[in-house]
Amino acid sequence: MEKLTLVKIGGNIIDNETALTDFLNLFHQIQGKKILVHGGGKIATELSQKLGLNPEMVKGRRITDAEMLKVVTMVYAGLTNKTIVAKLQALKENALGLTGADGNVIVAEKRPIFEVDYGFVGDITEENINTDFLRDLLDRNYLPVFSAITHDGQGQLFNTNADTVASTISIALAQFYEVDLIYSFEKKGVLKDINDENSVIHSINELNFNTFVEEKIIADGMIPKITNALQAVDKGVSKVIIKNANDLLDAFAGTIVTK
Ligand SMILES: Nc1ncnc2c1ncn2[C@@H]1O[C@H](COP(=O)(O)OP(=O)(O)O)[C@@H](O)[C@H]1O
Ligand SMILES: CC(=O)N[C@@H](CCC(=O)OP(=O)(O)O)C(=O)O
Repeated sequence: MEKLTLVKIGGNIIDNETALTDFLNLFHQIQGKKILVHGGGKIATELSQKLGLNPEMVKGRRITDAEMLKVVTMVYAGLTNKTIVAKLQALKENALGLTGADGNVIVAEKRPIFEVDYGFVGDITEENINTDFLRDLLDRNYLPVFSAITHDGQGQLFNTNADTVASTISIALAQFYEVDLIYSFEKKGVLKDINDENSVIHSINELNFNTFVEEKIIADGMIPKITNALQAVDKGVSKVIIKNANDLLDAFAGTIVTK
């Protein structure tokens, strides 16, 4: 099977012009078919505070009311996505910015209300990824660049965790390509001690993940990231790695997620 590399880049890198440029230069060097998914949570949090809103995250996901949905759509699908697309175009990559609504590529459902009502947060599954459209783009040498905005097909936009967008697209495409999924962010990997960059946990599986969560070693946005990573390895994605954006091309860096 042909190889496909899907990279997710986190909000703390995108928020930093130099870090973003350095990352994109490395990403440009990855050979073969590739897809980029980006976050932007940090920028959305800062802008929403400036606008007088009260951003709130629960278990790594944003409570998204109607006003917050406007902000995240402007930040993720607008400024962030177009900045990245323009920078990739400058590297002669034929980047094409997408939300789930464009080409009907990702259809979401409102996250069900259990303990928490997340508002306009959309859950997605691999069955609702338009793989025909994506394969067509890849065959035409476009580089799809996804923001974390999806839709329900009835005119409603949703905010979807960017790590979930990355894993769900990877799973959907795993029947057509040998997919490597790389979560790149500002730390060296999943850390045993969040303040010690030399404490990288080299391998995570379901068993030690649950223990690390109980011990509060893994917390916040790292919980949905690893939950998504575990789903990806379980559903046919060849390799899943969580690593520093500077180490993108280093095959030995970071935390590998296994069954
Ligand atoms: N054990 C851990 N190792 C590394 N990061 C962790 C850990 N536990 C919690 N985190 C937090 O998870 C964050 C990454 O998740 P998230 O905020 O969603 O970022 P991203 O934008 O990269 O997806 C890190 O910035 C860190 O603050
Ligand atoms: C529902 C939900 O939580 N959506 C995320 C989407 C952006 C994101 O995931 O950004 P990072 O990868 O930079 O964290 C949010 O609004 O923060």
